[in-house]
Amino acid sequence: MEVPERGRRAEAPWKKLSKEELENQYSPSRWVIRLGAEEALRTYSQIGDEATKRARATRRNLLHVPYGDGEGENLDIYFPEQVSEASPFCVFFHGGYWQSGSKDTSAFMVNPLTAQGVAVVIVAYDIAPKGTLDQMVHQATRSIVYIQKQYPRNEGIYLCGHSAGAHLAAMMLLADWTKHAVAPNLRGFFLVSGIYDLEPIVFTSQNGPLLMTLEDARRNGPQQLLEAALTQPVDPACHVLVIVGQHDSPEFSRQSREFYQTLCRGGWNASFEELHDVDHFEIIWKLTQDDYVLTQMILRTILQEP
Ligand SMILES: Nc1ccccc1C(=O)C[C@H](N)C(=O)O
Repeated sequence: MEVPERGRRAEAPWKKLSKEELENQYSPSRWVIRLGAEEALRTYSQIGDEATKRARATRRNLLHVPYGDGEGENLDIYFPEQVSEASPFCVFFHGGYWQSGSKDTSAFMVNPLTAQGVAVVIVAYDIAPKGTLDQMVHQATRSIVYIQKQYPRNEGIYLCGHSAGAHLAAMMLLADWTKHAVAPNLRGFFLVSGIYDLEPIVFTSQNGPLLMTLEDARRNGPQQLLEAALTQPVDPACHVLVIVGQHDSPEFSRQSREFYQTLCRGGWNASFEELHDVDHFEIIWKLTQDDYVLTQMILRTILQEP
């Protein structure tokens, strides 16, 4: 495999893996420990579906709000009880390898967060094969610009993403907001079990619907972009939490650690957490619970409690 080296990085460890092992490392459902692979994926959708139904039934909301002209460019907003234009906003990008998942089954954290005064936005984007990586990144950018324009008095916009959604959220660290009419009031990032280097994905079956070339992968790789970036963090107070599950695969774990280290080298206010005893799916579906460690971490950051 002829892939030129970049910057200071030594040979990427994933390049030493066999095709089978690479496939294995990038198949999150093969690493779950309490359920079978199929059952874990089913439970994840089911909990997401139930959480969304509950959120829609119990919280004031605006559903399917367009942030662009495209059919798939819309989002759901869930409000805290005391509706206020000045709430903090937590904007969530769902996972599913950029080819599955939907805003309509991803309102995991809505009830616990809105109960504490945080508005939650769940963003839809055009998954593959309809959308390309470039389009999804552009849609993520526009969804955030929309929230800032609509709620200019917000007390901060916090981005949260899971898996492929953490990739989209991480790309926002590198977005050029000067191309848009407003700069969003970004105060924090919660990057959960994410993928930051897309190159290995090109060599797995996950690339079937994505049709990513190595060039696409590099252009949309926050790891590569951050390594090459000369830009400084816009706001030093903006906190970036990189979070991975104890039972995520070693490759997912390595990606999170390396991205965190690159953030630190770039002067970002970053921290890293490996969450005890959770897998790739539990790590996000447990956000339906008020007392879950990650729910508490997100709330402490947004509410600026020590
Ligand atoms: N549905 C998901 C939702 C979130 C994150 C990953 C997935 C996956 O499907 C991953 C992959 N297809 C797997 O079987 O592990």
